Amino acid sequence: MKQLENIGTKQKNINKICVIGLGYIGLPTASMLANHGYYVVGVDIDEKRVELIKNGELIIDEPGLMTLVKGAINSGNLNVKTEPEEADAFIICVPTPVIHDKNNKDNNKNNNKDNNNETPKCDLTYVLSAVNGIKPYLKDGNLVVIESTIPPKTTEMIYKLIDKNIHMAYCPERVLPGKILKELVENDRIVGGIDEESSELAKEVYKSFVDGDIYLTNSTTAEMVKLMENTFRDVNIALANEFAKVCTEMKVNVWDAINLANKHPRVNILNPGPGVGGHCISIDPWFIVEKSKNAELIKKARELNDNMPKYVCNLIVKEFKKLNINNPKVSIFGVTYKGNVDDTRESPAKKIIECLLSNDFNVSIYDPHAKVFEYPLNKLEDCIKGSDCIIVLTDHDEFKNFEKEDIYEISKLMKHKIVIDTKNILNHNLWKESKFEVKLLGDGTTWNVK
Ligand SMILES: NC(=O)C1=CN([C@@H]2O[C@H](COP(=O)(O)OP(=O)(O)OC[C@H]3O[C@@H](n4cnc5c(N)ncnc54)[C@H](O)[C@@H]3O)[C@@H](O)[C@H]2O)C=CC1
Ligand SMILES: CC(=O)N[C@@H]1[C@@H](OP(=O)(O)OP(=O)(O)OC[C@H]2O[C@@H](n3ccc(=O)[nH]c3=O)[C@H](O)[C@@H]2O)O[C@H](C(=O)O)[C@@H](O)[C@@H]1O
Repeated sequence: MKQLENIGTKQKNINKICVIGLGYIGLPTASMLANHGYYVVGVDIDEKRVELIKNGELIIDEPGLMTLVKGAINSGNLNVKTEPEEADAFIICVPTPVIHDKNNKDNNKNNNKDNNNETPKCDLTYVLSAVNGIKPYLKDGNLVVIESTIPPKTTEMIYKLIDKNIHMAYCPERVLPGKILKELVENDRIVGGIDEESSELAKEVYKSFVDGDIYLTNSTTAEMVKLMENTFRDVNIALANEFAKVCTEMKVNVWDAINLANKHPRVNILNPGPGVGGHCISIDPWFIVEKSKNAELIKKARELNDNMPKYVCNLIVKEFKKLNINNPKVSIFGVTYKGNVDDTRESPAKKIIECLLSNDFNVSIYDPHAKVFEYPLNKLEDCIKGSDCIIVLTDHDEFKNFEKEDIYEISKLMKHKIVIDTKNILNHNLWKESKFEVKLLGDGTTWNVK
């Protein structure tokens, strides 16, 4: 790995960039490039999305994004449409979800005895269709960059597939939803070229707006780096979740225990919770598992985190049996995959709701950020009216900031005053003052069940 010298004196090779996919990653990236002097064509197959962006309407709840997009469009440097066109560079930012492919030959080939052939794998359909979409417009010397998260060796595979005299690089995106604009500029970047010239060309593009360092490597290393970062976080959270289960058995408060363990100078355990969601951490580690027969810990951690919603649901079901409340009505607070975002993809809340419904619970939902969800979203009052219990599944600021008066008003509408906090974000003393029984995930002392 080497960090190249500043190549600012070099002649600018790229003036026009086509960004394919205008979602959480593509739209900020296209706008950022447009605001830094490139002429950018933003492309999305979703006509409605393209129209909304053109009209300056908010499609993603991300701080500062709309100002950036409007600035880019008003400058004349960003044009959005549904079809690609000729450009000097193309940046692919389309989704890479997982599919559960029973006939995955790679899995069967790599089969270790636990790696059954239903192990999720990366669905490259969107990436391949984006590549096919730009192929007719590619000219000799063009640069193609993939930002979508992909399994190792995919960039090489696509380079061969394109089979043209082009430059190509994999440049993983590392921004944190909720802080996308800040991290887009400040984070260090990894640029993995198919060859050195490709890396340098891609670096030229990112250097226009990135304040962090830009490290050059090859494409397969860059693919591994991206997956290793998210896997590191997934495994750490799995450990925290396992500690939560153990501490529940031991009648210990895991949050206190983790807090104290983290006082060690070389320990940094993350937080347990109802599960790991989102389009990234909950799926990217599978892209390693699908390609390697040695990814045992990674697979185990993924499974552990994927089973947390079921663990939480079972805990709640058992608790209600013990409390002798039949067909309880529960109010779910928060269904996005994490706090203060609107994204519900792979949200643990969905699995918990499904499980509660299958156990004859009545479920109502309140989420001040979510706009789209598989189940109906209610206003706060409608959600809690006649409810036996509030279950907090997402760490939105709105829940953290409930004041004494808010909690008192909530308590008046409830049938039973029970609140289950799976994120440890509520001010428990305030809730207790309003006569709520507070149960905390990972705190064995607050549960009636064994
Ligand atoms: N959301 C995040 O925080 C991060 C995402 N990533 C990766 O970036 C990639 C994109 O993720 P998001 O932006 O979250 O997805 P997204 O779903 O928000 O946006 C993707 C967009 O691509 C469009 N699209 C799909 N196929 C297309 C095609 N053939 N041509 C043109 N447009 C097409 C979709 O209509 C959609 O608007 C994924 O691989 C993800 O893993 C990486 C780091 C962070
Ligand atoms: C290594 C890393 O920090 N990766 C980031 C991650 O963003 P993402 O929003 O998915 O990560 P997150 O905030 O850890 O949330 C993921 C999930 O994990 C849960 N979570 C998170 C932290 C924690 O201590 N406990 C926990 O249970 C969250 O509630 C959520 O359901 O994945 C992004 C991505 O790759 O898309 C990446 O760009 C981001 O930088």
